[in-house]
Amino acid sequence: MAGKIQTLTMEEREHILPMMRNAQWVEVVGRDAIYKEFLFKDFNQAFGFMSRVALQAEKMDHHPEWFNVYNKVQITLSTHECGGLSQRDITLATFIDQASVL
Ligand SMILES: C[C@H](O)[C@H](O)[C@H]1CNC2=NC(N)=NC(=O)C2=N1
Repeated sequence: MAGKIQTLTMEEREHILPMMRNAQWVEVVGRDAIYKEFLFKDFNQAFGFMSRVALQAEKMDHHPEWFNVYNKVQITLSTHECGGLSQRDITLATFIDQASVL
């Protein structure tokens, strides 16, 4: 179907996943997804980060699966429409990493 999001090819994964690992993203066991944990000074910093990510997620229409306790934010990325990792996840992960150091 035209425009349907596809999961990353093996060739793309060979290129992209090592870079994600370098940025401390890990592949989720048993699921085609990536995961990363973020720690901030306090809840205020964590929530500010989540707010920035939320606005970007809405802009992209691509949303994280996340859990927050006080200054910790745990994020899992995968594309529900194709049941696995897509370029959208990589794009959002890159934004998330940038937003985490603002
Ligand atoms: C209707 C809406 O456009 C879709 O459900 C979007 C919303 N955000 C999404 N986020 C993620 N992670 N995967 C999706 O497939 C997805 N689809």
